[in-house]
Amino acid sequence: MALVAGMRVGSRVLFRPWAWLPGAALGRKESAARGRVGARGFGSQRVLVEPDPAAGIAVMKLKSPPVNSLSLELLTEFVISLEKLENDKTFRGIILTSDCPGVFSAGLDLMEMCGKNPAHYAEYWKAVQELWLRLYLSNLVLIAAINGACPAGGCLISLTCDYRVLADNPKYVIGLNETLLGIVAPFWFKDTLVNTIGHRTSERALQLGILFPPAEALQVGMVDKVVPEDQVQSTALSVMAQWLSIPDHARQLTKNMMRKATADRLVKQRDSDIQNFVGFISRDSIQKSLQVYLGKLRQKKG
Ligand SMILES: CC/C=C\C/C=C\CCC/C=C/CC(=O)SCCNC(=O)CCNC(=O)[C@H](O)C(C)(C)COP(=O)(O)OP(=O)(O)OC[C@H]1O[C@@H](n2cnc3c(N)ncnc32)[C@H](O)[C@@H]1OP(=O)(O)O
Repeated sequence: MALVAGMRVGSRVLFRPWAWLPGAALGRKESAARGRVGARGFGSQRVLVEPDPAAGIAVMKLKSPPVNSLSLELLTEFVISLEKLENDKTFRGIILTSDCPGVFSAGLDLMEMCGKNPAHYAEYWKAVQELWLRLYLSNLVLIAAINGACPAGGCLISLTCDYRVLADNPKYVIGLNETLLGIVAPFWFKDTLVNTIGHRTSERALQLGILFPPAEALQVGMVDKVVPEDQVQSTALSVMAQWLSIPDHARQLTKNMMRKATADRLVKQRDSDIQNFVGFISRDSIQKSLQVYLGKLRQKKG
């Protein structure tokens, strides 16, 4: 069975994020995802969407306490919410932020990558790929309002956005710290970082697993603006206004021109990337490293 849940229409591949959900739910989820968003807002248990149709934007808040780790459920709900906004012509931009105090997202959910079977790892990785592709190639303007710590997969999500505003708090570090866990950021994580901060800075940041505090994140170009915590949202809104002043078609074609080759690299090898992940994460040595890391996270409290 093909692992890629996509359908080709002309030259465009339409991804169906729910295609990997358990069978019975498919029809209902699909029809729900096709509906218009309107002004009332919608959301799910883990993704809150606050639409402002008059402004053509929506604020999307991740709310999977305590740390917005990217569980399969959160990934699924995230993609469905994105799809809804993408399909509604009212919306031209999304501000992506967190509803969990002090954390934007703790990245991939370590529990999804520990002690599970290969089929689970494959399903999980496919969902991670899906979210990245959706975000990276989104036609909407995406602004990350980073109001908390932003390691690994959390950083990756912010890097798919068109602009990043980070709250000025020394605890709000950002970066791809995979090596600190004894794991390796896949090529498309690396490509996303290189496209943002350049090759040499990425090489150092990735090998050392650097989590940059705000001033350094700004200096290396990991974020575009650092502002006091209480100004993150208002800054994101004014940046959004600037981006929306550009005609959509010209901006979208330019974004696609800049990003398509990077996305295509994954699209062309999704299945082998899944197999690589499953093989890598199933290794005893990797499982042990992740368990040790989880243990350290838990010990930190006690
Ligand atoms: C050849 C190669 C081929 C293929 C390779 C393929 C793939 C491998 C690469 C896979 C990529 C992975 C990318 C990732 O995203 S991995 C996740 C990395 N994340 C982190 O390192 C962040 C860890 N968390 C923290 O640093 C802190 O929690 C944080 C700063 C975010 C918040 O700190 P705070 O003090 O507010 O909270 P904590 O007390 O630490 O945490 C609360 C509880 O949440 C649990 N937790 C935290 N993070 C995670 C997580 N990512 N997944 C699951 N659970 C998490 C933490 O353990 C606490 O739990 P309890 O103790 O309350 O049970």
